[in-house]
Amino acid sequence: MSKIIVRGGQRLSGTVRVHGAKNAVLPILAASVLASEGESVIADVPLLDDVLTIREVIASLGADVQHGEETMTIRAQRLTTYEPPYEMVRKMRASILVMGPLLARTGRVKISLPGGCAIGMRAIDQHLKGFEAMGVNVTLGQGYIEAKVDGRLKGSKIYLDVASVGATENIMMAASLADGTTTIENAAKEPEIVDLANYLNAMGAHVRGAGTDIIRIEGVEKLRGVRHTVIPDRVEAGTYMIAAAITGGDVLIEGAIADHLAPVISKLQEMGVTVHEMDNGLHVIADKPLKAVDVKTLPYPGFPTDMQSQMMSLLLVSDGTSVVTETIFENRFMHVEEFNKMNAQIKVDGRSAIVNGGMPLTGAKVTATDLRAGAALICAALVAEGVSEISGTHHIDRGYVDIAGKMAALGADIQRVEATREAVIAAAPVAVRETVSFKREKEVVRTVQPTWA
Ligand SMILES: CC(=O)N[C@H]1[C@@H](OP(=O)(O)OP(=O)(O)OC[C@H]2O[C@@H](n3ccc(=O)[nH]c3=O)[C@H](O)[C@@H]2O)O[C@H](CO)[C@@H](O)[C@@H]1O
Ligand SMILES: C=C(OP(=O)(O)O)C(=O)O
Repeated sequence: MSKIIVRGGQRLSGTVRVHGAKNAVLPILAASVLASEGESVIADVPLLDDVLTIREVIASLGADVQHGEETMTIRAQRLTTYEPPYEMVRKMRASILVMGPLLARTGRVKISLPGGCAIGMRAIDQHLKGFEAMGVNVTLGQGYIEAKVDGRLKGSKIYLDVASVGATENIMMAASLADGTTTIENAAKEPEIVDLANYLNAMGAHVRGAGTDIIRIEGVEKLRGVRHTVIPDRVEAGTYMIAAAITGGDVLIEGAIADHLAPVISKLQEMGVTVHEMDNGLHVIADKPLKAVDVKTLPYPGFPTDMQSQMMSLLLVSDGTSVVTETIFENRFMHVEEFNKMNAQIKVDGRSAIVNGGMPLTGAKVTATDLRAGAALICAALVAEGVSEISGTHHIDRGYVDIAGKMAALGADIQRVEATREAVIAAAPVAVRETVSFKREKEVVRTVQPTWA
């Protein structure tokens, strides 16, 4: 188990490059198995744990997958199974995104239920409802979903009761090879859905309306592999915007797309942060005291739930009281308890959290309870007095490429400590640990075990 150790108080400045979007690359890699001809070369693939998991999942289906530095090449002419292994599927909820492509290619799928996760129940009824409307027989039992269609999937009209991102993607992928036209009403509109539609269309699909709440997909006989570059990660970009703002910093977030981040930019501007749209990204300057604002998460183009905890970290250092309302996931306030360990004053009342801003934050030992909560704790630690230790880094590794390295390059006093290194810190005499400065402490540790450097 590793930890991220931060000593607060450094102002961030400089340039940070945004990687390809986790939430775009996962469905795109799942969609790559729709191609019965040619090869797909996917560029700007971030090296994340979730990406490694989806790579294993599609390879387990029989696809040939070659992973370059930031590219992935997939040939899926022959699929050898319709049953991705349980051990891989259970690692990541997004594994469910192979359902649509498998049904379209093989007419069958057997996959373990992804289950609820820490941030909420995360039902998949809308995915299944969509497949059933396309002629699929779905049975559930012993923790598995078995789905089968006789012949080709049939185009259908599907109204989603909730504008689910995953259900929209799964149905869009399945419908691309269906017989006839599928209409998804109340479709999700996230930029990652548009990116998936662009990839599918380049493969030969006919997807129209992605990015609006009605998507029409005219099924085609077959799809072929193509080259596609993944969009930049708006949540990673937003996280660095918060990190810049919380430290009173001046940071260029290279690759960030303003349109994808409109609600985040608006809220930061309301708070008193300057955000300039540049040709190559977003320039964030925080040189004024921050004002409290209320925030409510909503489906795109509303404020993203994946930025809620990071935004809350910024509200902790603003003047006044803010109300943060989470409407997407029913259990996405677990970071509140961790923030409160850092001297924050937040009370949860149902789906809202009341944040009493302006309390001086103090370093503490805290745990990342999910991916974005981990990033938010790092943001808070950047301004906390003293040292914070953030554990639960496996969550953070699902969605951030080298967050400690990127923050350090901007001037943060942050390092990742692997278990063995930690054990040495813990074993060091308390007097030594208390008297050396944080930077010196790193040197002491490195002297003890130089191979960690
Ligand atoms: C890999 C990926 O892209 N993950 C993103 C995706 O997750 P994901 O696709 O899982 O999120 P959904 O949009 O499906 O879920 C939104 C809400 O709808 C509910 N729901 C969903 C499907 C369903 O069949 N029935 C149902 O009731 C969920 O429980 C949740 O409360 O969108 C979320 C919402 O923007 C983001 O937080 C995730 O980062
Ligand atoms: C909730 C998230 O991802 P996932 O849907 O993969 O769990 C996220 O990216 O914040």
